[in-house]
Order: sequence, then C-alpha cells, then structure tokens
Amino acid sequence: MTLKVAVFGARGRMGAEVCRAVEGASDLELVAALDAGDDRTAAETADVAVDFTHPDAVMDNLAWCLGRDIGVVVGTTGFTPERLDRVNELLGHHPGTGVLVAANFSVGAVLMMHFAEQAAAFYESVEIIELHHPGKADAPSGTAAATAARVAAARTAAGLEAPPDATSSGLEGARGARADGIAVHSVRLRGLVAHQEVLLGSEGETLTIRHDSLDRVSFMPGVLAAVRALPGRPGLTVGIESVLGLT
Ligand SMILES: NC(=O)C1=CN([C@@H]2O[C@H](COP(=O)(O)OP(=O)(O)OC[C@H]3O[C@@H](n4cnc5c(N)ncnc54)[C@H](OP(=O)(O)O)[C@@H]3O)[C@@H](O)[C@H]2O)C=CC1
Ligand SMILES: O=C(O)C1=N[C@H](C(=O)O)C[C@H](O)C1
Repeated sequence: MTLKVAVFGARGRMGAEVCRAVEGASDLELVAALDAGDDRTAAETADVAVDFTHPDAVMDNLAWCLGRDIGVVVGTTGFTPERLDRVNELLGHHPGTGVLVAANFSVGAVLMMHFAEQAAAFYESVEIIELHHPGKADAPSGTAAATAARVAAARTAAGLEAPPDATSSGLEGARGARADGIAVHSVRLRGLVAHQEVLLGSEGETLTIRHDSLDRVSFMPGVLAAVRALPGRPGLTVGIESVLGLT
C-alpha cells in the first residue's frame, strides 16, 4: 500500500530534504509540499503529515491535521512537557490518530542520548555543548534540552547531587544556560550542520560522547521509519527509539 504524505515547511532546509526522501521512496507518495501561507487543501488527502517548520507554527499545523484525523510526524522543536500535554489533549478527541514527536531523527543522535543517559549515573560532572548552523531559530537545541532532561533524571535516580561548580562571580552567560540543572552551551557557526558533545567527568577521568550530523540526509532514515510506523500507532510517541527497536 502506498502512504500519502504531506510535508509542512517544504521549502525549508529540512522540509526540502524530506520531500526528496519521500519522492525517492517507492512506498510513499508526496501529495502536498506546503510552506507558510500556502493553501492546505492538497494535504487533506494525506495519511501522514511531516512537520519541520518553526516552534511558533507547529501547533497550528498539528491541530489542523488532527482535526482531519491525519497522523503527524513532528521534527520541529519546542516541545516542552506542557506542549506535549496539549498534544495529548488534542489526541484525546482523535483516539485513532497518531503523533510522533522527536527532537532528533538521526540514528547517531538517538544513540548519543542513550549512551549519555547510561553514563550519567557514573560521573560527578556533566555539561552539554551543542553546535549548529547560524540559521537555527532556537537555543538550546531540542536535542540538548532532551539530553539534559534524560541525564538529569538518571542522576536523580542514582542519588547524585548537582554537578560541582565553585563559580560565584564573572561574566554573565560564561557558564552557559541551565536545562534541568545541567549546563548547556550553544555554539552557532557558519559551516556547521548539527553537532553535540556530552562531557562527563570524575576524579582522574573524563568521557566525551560526540555526535555529528554532517548532512541533513542523516535525519531521513529516521523520518521515513516514523512515517511508515505512524499508521499503526495511535496516540503520542515521543522519540524514535521505539520505532528503531531500541526500547
Ligand atoms: N527533529 C530533527 O531531527 C530535526 C529538527 N529540526 C527542527 O526542524 C525545524 C525546522 O528547521 P529548518 O528546516 O532548519 O528550518 P527552516 O527555517 O529552514 O525551514 C522552516 C520552513 O518552515 C516554513 N514555515 C514556517 N511556518 C510555516 C507554517 N505555518 N506552515 C508551513 N510552513 C511553515 C518556513 O517558511 P518561511 O521561511 O517562509 O517562514 C520555512 O520554509 C526547527 O525547529 C529545527 O530545530 C531540524 C533538523 C532536524
Ligand atoms: O535546527 C536544526 O538544525 C536541528 N534541530 C534539532 C534540535 O534542535 O535538536 C535537531 C538537530 O540538532 C538539528
């Protein structure tokens, strides 16, 4: 069976790549490639929509799709726990429809987060450095925020206290931002795509877990796997771990 796919954000960096990937897959048909302000009528025939737009635009697209029982694969960032609650509320009115939200669709980034979560319990210190292209709308990245949440939860479960830091004064911002109590540093640099390091340290040793997306094609296997999985998955799925068989 061919799945009909609509792409929101189709002329953007990610959306354009998703359109190419869908058009290159024999089991998928691109029925709508929409950008801001476009007429959405063509998307009404879709089985699954994919959203790579902007944190300020995605909720409206989601509500529009769910109102038509169209499942949505969401790559757009900005999904706080409160926002996920809102998605669950919307899904409550459409129990047969699925939404999959993932901060990162690249297999390597999923593994990097998984390894960081596993390592978190064993180290006194941890900090996250995320590095992206300068066109990125948000900071910190969704991946860094998700990693911080998972690392913080693993530390709490292991009974660890806050990472040591004797800083009492200095230039504001020099120690980065705090996400779930974890220091996160955001770099924006021409030439980069999407990169992250999780640095862990204890007396006498450090461990660095680094992932690099060097090209946006790195996200496509995960996006297509999510598109194919969604029709059999009503409700909210967060992350692609279950789609990849990691959980
Ligand atoms: N989950 C993941 O694996 C990844 C997630 N991302 C996330 O995806 C999002 C998009 O990133 P990126 O492609 O780099 O951004 P871009 O700015 O390149 O693309 C976003 C596109 O969405 C369009 N757009 C804005 N509003 C709407 C709307 N209401 N309906 C349809 N289209 C709209 C924009 O149009 P216009 O320019 O005219 O406003 C633009 O073409 C970000 O949140 C980013 O963090 C990125 C990479 C991987
Ligand atoms: O905007 C990007 O480019 C990316 N956004 C996602 C994020 O914020 O984590 C995923 C990846 O880092 C690329």
